[in-house]
Amino acid sequence: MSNLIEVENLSKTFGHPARWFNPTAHQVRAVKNISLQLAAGETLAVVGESGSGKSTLARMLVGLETPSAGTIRLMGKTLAAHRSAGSFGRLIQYVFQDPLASLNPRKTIAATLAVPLKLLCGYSAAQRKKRMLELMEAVQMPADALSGYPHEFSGGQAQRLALARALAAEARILVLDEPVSALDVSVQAQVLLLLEQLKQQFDLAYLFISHDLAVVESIADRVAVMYQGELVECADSATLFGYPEHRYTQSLLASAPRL
Ligand SMILES: Nc1ncnc2c1ncn2[C@@H]1O[C@H](COP(=O)(O)OP(=O)(O)OP(=O)(O)O)[C@@H](O)[C@H]1O
Repeated sequence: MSNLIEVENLSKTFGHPARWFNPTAHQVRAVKNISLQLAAGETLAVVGESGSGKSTLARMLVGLETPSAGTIRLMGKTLAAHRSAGSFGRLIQYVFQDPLASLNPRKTIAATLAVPLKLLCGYSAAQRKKRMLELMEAVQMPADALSGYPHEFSGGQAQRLALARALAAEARILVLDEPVSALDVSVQAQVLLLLEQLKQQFDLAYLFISHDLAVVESIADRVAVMYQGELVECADSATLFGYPEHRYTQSLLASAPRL
């Protein structure tokens, strides 16, 4: 399998030296020297306690944060440190925990989907309409959802529509940041099933951030464990859950309810 993402020695430090006599004051080393790969067709989960740097890592991959050091290679193209990944545009898309963060509250779903279809894919009005109907079918929503506004939908429906927006850009990689943790358990299961179907249908790879180990065990091919900004362990899912090596991974698994 070829790698879609290759991250080498990636770091992110937030904040500025507060005073000349204490240059490290108010600095947070959110991500420390992380290297990892995401292969085509793979679901790589990133787990770790709150504040371990999961979202910062994900945000750097999609260009929402600029790395302090290290490199990101996305489908063979290198992005140097100190530059944002924004130029990767459509290849990699971020799906937020709160689907309403991906959907403009003042626009209909059709108007929101039209933006990437027009600007990133260059589709004509007729092509856009056809593609929107295909996307609604893919995320199992009725066609008339296109004329609705985000607040008219339930959390699970809104997350389906947020996935349609990510797919409208013809992404190959979705960065899913706690995509089901705001949903009821039964709705979670439906959205996880949909994610599996979309992965096959659109030949996607997922970077799946979650603190819910039961969800991770059910969906991930490999699992990366972060602790205080460092990647302490990365292994295929069965190995990590069956034979965790690092002491932190062992305590994380011991403290979590299992399926
Ligand atoms: N914009 C920012 N400015 C300053 N510090 C930040 C910023 N974003 C994150 N941090 C800090 O970086 C560290 C890592 O945060 P991050 O959100 O990446 O962790 P996380 O593992 O995703 O946590 P959670 O599961 O709670 O979302 C934390 O100490 C956080 O306070």
